[in-house]
Amino acid sequence: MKILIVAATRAEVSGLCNHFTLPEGDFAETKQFDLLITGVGMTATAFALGKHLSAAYSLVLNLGIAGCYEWKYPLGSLLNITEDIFAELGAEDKDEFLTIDTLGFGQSRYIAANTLSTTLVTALPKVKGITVNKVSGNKTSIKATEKRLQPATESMEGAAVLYSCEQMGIPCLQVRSISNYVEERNRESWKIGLAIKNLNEWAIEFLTNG
Ligand SMILES: O=C(O)c1cccc(C(=O)CC[C@H]2O[C@@H](n3cnc4c(=O)[nH]cnc43)[C@H](O)[C@@H]2O)c1
Repeated sequence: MKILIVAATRAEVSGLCNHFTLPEGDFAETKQFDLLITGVGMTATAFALGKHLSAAYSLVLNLGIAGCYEWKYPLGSLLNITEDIFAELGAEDKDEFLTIDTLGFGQSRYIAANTLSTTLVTALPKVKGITVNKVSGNKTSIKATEKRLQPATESMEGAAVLYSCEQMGIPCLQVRSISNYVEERNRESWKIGLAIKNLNEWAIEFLTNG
């Protein structure tokens, strides 16, 4: 069965697209894997997966860049995000946050379930991520998020991918490369090029040698 690679933007998987000479467009098929470019954010991701995810896939590989809350990981580091949380899904109750779970309307935390055991995968640090609608860039809200959820990473799609895979019962692996630290907005310090380069080298190796 095939792997479905899911990325928000084509730029994030540009090296992989060049290496395997994939055609332009948001959905590309090869013998070994398909590539789905969803667009940025949870809604675009869930909609794209709703259209394309099927039992034909044995694994969903979510690739992308991410912000990092833990300064021990250098920019460009690759992380295996094994747990991901819809961070803003719930209700504010003055200074408290009530999760969707507490409200009784759903689930905010999802696990990337898979049985992959190759060195390429096991060598990556396993971390907890959160998924947000807006990139964090305010000191006060960052502190509150750290206190409430202790995340290592932040993306705009991860939990939506894990949610879709859980709904379909399809194994999932989320690998992200750190492009920036989550701090007061400082776009000049982001290392998107380095993060994308490292991510694509890893992905090409994974798809070539497992
Ligand atoms: O500016 C560029 O050259 C560029 C090239 C490729 C991708 C981008 C993006 O901005 C991708 C958006 C993507 O990045 C994730 N991301 C990265 N850092 C964070 C963060 O601190 N908080 C939340 N999300 C982050 C996110 O998943 C977006 O989909 C730019």
